[in-house]
Amino acid sequence: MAQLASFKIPVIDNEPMRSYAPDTADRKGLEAALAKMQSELPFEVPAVINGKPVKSGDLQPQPMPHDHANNLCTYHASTPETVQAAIDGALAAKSAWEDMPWADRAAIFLKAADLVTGKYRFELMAATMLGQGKNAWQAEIDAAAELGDFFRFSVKYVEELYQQQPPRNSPGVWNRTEFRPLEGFVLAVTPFNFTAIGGNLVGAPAIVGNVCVWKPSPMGTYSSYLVHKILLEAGLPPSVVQFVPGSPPEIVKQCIDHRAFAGLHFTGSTQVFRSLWKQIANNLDIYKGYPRIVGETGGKNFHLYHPTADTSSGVIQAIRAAFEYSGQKCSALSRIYVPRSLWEGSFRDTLAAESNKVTVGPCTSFEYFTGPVIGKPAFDRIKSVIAQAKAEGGEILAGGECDDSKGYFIKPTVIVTKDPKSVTMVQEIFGPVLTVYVYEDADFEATCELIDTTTEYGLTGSIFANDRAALKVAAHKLRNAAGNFYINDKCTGAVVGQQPFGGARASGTNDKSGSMSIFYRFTSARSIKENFVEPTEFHYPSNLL
Ligand SMILES: NC(=O)c1ccc[n+]([C@@H]2O[C@H](COP(=O)([O-])OP(=O)(O)OC[C@H]3O[C@@H](n4cnc5c(N)ncnc54)[C@H](O)[C@@H]3O)[C@@H](O)[C@H]2O)c1
Ligand SMILES: N[C@@H](CCC=O)C(=O)O
Repeated sequence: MAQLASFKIPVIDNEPMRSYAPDTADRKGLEAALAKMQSELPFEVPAVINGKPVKSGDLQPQPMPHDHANNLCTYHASTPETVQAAIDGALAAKSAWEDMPWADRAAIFLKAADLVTGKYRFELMAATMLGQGKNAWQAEIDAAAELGDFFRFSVKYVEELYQQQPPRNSPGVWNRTEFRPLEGFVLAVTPFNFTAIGGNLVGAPAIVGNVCVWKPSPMGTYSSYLVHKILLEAGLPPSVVQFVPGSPPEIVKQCIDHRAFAGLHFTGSTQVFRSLWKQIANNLDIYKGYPRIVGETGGKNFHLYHPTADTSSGVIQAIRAAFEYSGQKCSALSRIYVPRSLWEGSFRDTLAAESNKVTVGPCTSFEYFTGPVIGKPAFDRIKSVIAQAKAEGGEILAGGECDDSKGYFIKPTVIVTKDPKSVTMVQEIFGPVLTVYVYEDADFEATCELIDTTTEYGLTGSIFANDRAALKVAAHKLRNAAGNFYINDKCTGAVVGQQPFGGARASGTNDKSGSMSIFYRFTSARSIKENFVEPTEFHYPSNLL
C-alpha cells in the first residue's frame, strides 16, 4: 500500500504509566488477570516454528520465584531439528519480509504496541509478575510501558533513519541510500529480567526487515511466548521471528555455527556475551559476511554524594535504585560513596531506618515494595556474597537475612565497608545488596577517580550535589564510567526515547536501545547513484589539446 504515497507516521509518545492504586479499574483488571492466570497454570509452551506449535515432549519447568514449588509454565525444549527448521523457515521468509513496504512493517509494530498496552496489558503484566517476580509497578514499567514504547519508538526511529539521504546531487544525478537488512538471520538471546527487552531484541532487527531466531531466557519463557503471540496477532508474517525455547548453549551454538548467521542481539551477563563473541570470532571463515554483534551486559552502578547533597532525597533515591525489583535491573545501584560529613550527619541513620522499612514478599500481594530474586542459583550466589562481605569485615547496616523456604526472598541488605575494593564494591551481584564506602570530604576528586577505576563496568551512575562546580568535576572525571549518567537522580529508570540506554567497557557495545543508533547495527547501507544524462564522448576536457 505504501507505493502510491509517502505516508506520515502518527505522533509517537511514551505510554502513560498507570498507578494501580486501590479501587482503581486498573488494579481490579490486573488482580483479575492474576487470579485467572493462577487458576490456569501451569501453561504448556511449545516452540513456534513458522507460526505453528512444535512440541518435542522434553518438558522443562519455569518455576515461579515467589513460590518455587509451582511452575508458571513448562516448555518444550527445542531439538536440533526444531532449531534447523527455525533457521530454514526464517531464511525462506526473508525475501518477502524485506520487500514488505515500510508502511506495512510500521503498521504491524504500531498494532503490536496497542495490543501490548491495551488488550494484553494485564495478561502480560501478570505473566511478568508470576514468572519473573515483579510487583505491579515494576511490571507496569516493563511489560506495559517499556515494551509499548520500544515498538512505537522503533517506528519513529526507523522512519527517521530511512529519511537520512545524501545531502547533495550533482546535476543530472539522483543519489539515494537504501538501508538493507542483514544478509542472513539475526539471533536474539534475551535476559530474564525485562519482558520488554525480549520484545525489543527481536523487534529492533525485525522492523528493519531482518528475520530472527529468538532464544528466550528459560526464566522468562512464558512472558516471551506471549510477546511472540502478540507480534503474530499484530500481523507479523509467521516465519519472520521463530521462537525456540530450550537449552541455551546448544541452541545458541547451533545458530552461531550456521553459515547464514548474520547478527547477534544479546542482553545478559558479561561472561556469557564474551563467550559468544569468542565463538563467533572462531567461525569467521564460515560466514558469508561479518556478523554484527550487539550486546548489552552487566553493571556495577554507583551513586556519588557530594558534601552539598541533600541527605533525605539522596537516601530515597538510593533505596529505590538499589532495592526495587530486588536489584535485578542491569542499572541497579550497588555501591555508594558518601562523604564523612553527610554520613555522620544523618545519612547513616536515615539509610538504615529507611532500608529496614522496605517490605519483601510475593508479587501477588500488592503491598510489598519488592519481591523474590529469580531462582536458586541467584539466591545461593547472593547469600554467599553477603557472607563473604561479612567475612571480609563488612558491617551489615540493614538486612542480610535470606529465606528460600517458599520463594527466593532476600532482605534488602546494606553493607558498610572500609575497603573500596572489597568484593561487593567490585563484582556485579544482581540482587538487593548495597555497599557503602565513606570518603573524607576533602577527597571528592580522588573519589571520582576511585569510582572510575574500581570495576570493569561502565553502565549507569549518578552524582548528587548542590554545587555546580562539583557537578562539572564529576561529569568530567566520570565521563567513561557510565553510559547512562544521572545528575541528582537515581541511576535506574531509563525511558525509551528519553534516555537511550547502554554502557561501554565490560557493560556492552553501547548501541543504545531506545534510540536510532541501534537500527544502524541491523542494517547495511547501499549507496545508489542514478544518472539521468547520457555521455556523448569519453574524453575529458583535460584530454583535449
Ligand atoms: N545492559 C543492559 O541493557 C542489560 C539489561 C538487562 C540485563 N542485563 C544483564 O543481564 C544479566 C542478567 O540476566 P540473565 O541472568 O538472563 O543473564 P544470562 O547471561 O545468564 O542469560 C542471558 C541469555 O543468555 C543465555 N545463556 C546463558 N548461558 C548461555 C550459554 N552458555 N550459551 C549461550 N547462551 C546462554 C540465557 O539463556 C539467556 O537467554 C545481568 O548481568 C544484567 O546486568 C543487562
Ligand atoms: N531500562 C532499565 C534498564 C534495563 C536493565 O535491566 C533501567 O534503566 O532501569
